[in-house]
Amino acid sequence: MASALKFIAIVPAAGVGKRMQANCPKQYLRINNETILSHTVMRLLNHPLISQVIVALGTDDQYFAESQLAHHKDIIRVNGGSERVDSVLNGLKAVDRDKYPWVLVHDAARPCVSHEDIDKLITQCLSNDYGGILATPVRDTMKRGIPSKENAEGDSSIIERTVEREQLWHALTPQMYKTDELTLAIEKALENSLKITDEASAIEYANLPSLLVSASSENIKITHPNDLALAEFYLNKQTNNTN
Ligand SMILES: Nc1ccn([C@@H]2O[C@H](COP(=O)(O)OP(=O)(O)OP(=O)(O)O)[C@@H](O)[C@H]2O)c(=O)n1
Ligand SMILES: C[C@](O)(CO)[C@H](O)COP(=O)(O)O
Repeated sequence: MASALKFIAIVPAAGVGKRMQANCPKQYLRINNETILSHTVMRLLNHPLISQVIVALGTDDQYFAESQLAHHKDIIRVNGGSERVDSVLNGLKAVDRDKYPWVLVHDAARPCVSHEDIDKLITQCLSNDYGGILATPVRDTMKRGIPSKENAEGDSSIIERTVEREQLWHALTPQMYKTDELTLAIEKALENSLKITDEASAIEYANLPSLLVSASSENIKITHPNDLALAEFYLNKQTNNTN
């Protein structure tokens, strides 16, 4: 795809990775001797249309300074916040709006995103002139559960009902929006104490349109311990496919 535009990406990377149960924040776990953060950031910077990456890091992050990323001319470091949305907002405040009218926000914990899917997202957002997200349709029958007293100590529930899965999607990242629109939408959502777990939630709250761009389910978010081996499998598969 040809585009005179260049893009900036914001990578929220200030989480602690509680669900990963590791001895360091999950973005600093290694696959093939590279940190997950490095895989993700370099995957973005190696895309021909992405010229800079803003990483939002924990204020007590003790890993980044020692990494090669710290010396990269196209990586800007900002402080993360208490929630992912706060980290993203701090990143947005560091964007040069004249240079970057659009921004892509991508989880540090998603190193397997493909350039093909990033191309699809950019192409479809530019041609519609509004933002959107990479997403993958759900494949299983979906249930809504209710906690059950009998299973209170366990992690199971009782089925309340089946949820219609037609047009039900897993939201992935990157999520791409006009920089000013996304900034205002997030600020408005936070002013109204809305729980925001992705950029699209704020855009929806602002009654702005969003695309769902169908993407590979390989773009997993490393969240639980068994996700690490799966991410390594996908990264190695992608490397073999490009060699
Ligand atoms: N205050 C926060 C919380 C999360 N993130 C980032 O948002 C992304 C997605 O969040 P998640 O997968 O939930 O990461 P963690 O919050 O680290 O995981 P957990 O909820 O298990 O602690 C991650 O790259 C994480 O580093 C962030 O920048 N700032
Ligand atoms: C942004 C995201 O990855 C889209 O699915 C997801 O909302 C992040 O949620 P988390 O709880 O911060 O992992």
